Amino acid sequence: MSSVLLEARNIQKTYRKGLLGKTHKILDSCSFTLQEGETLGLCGPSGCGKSTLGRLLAGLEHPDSGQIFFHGKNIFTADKITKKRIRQKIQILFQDPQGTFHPVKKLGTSLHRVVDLYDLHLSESDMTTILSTVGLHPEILNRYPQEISGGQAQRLALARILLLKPEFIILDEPTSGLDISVQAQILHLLKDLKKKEKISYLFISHDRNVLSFMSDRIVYMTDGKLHPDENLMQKI
Ligand SMILES: Nc1ncnc2c1ncn2[C@@H]1O[C@H](COP(=O)(O)OP(=O)(O)OP(=O)(O)O)[C@@H](O)[C@H]1O
Repeated sequence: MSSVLLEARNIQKTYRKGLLGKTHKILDSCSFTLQEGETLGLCGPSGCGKSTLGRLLAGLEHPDSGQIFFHGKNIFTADKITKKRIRQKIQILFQDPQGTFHPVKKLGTSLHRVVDLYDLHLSESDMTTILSTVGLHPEILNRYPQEISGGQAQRLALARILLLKPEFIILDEPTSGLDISVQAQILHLLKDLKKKEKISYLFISHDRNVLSFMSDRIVYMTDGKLHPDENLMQKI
């Protein structure tokens, strides 16, 4: 029987346009739960707040109010050690990861940086195994970000996440910038990983076919809230 991995309760998030500009409520009493091993698909019109929700779940930004629980622990108010562990277990994969690698350092440096950040003990053979899981040869670690393709960058960003043994990954339009065959390879890779490693996903996408292929359940965001109603899918 699966159990709840993550719960978001009544999340509110407002942005201000400029220092003195008007406030704009993006998320309004946004709530949902995610089971262990589940993939929740998230769609909704451009600018409705999908990526904002993703960043909040990843702990990159704070909500104005509301709580996010991971294994029952509040991700914002937990003690320092628990927070660091949660930060390790919840990861986010962006649409264009190339910019997340250090521009003038070899890619290996960017990968080893997360290993150091979380004090992980990882041998070279562990690194090779993870790279091979995402279909890459260790030679890529000697290259610079501008020397790899979009598909390779996405695989490498995924490898960097896998080094951390994540339990939950927010996939924010992870294949939108890729051509169709590379897109299919990455989607299959993500599905395989989910099965093997029992990872849960929040999959953000505008693409209905991709969402149906990847998700156990799909929710639609509108007016800052999530709606499970399948009819709303017609609006994508
Ligand atoms: N740091 C910020 N400061 C001010 N406004 C922001 C900030 N980040 C996002 N916004 C605004 O919040 C709204 C929601 O943005 P968000 O990127 O979450 O939407 P989205 O649903 O992911 O859009 P898309 O589907 O186009 O990627 C937008 O109006 C955006 O301009």
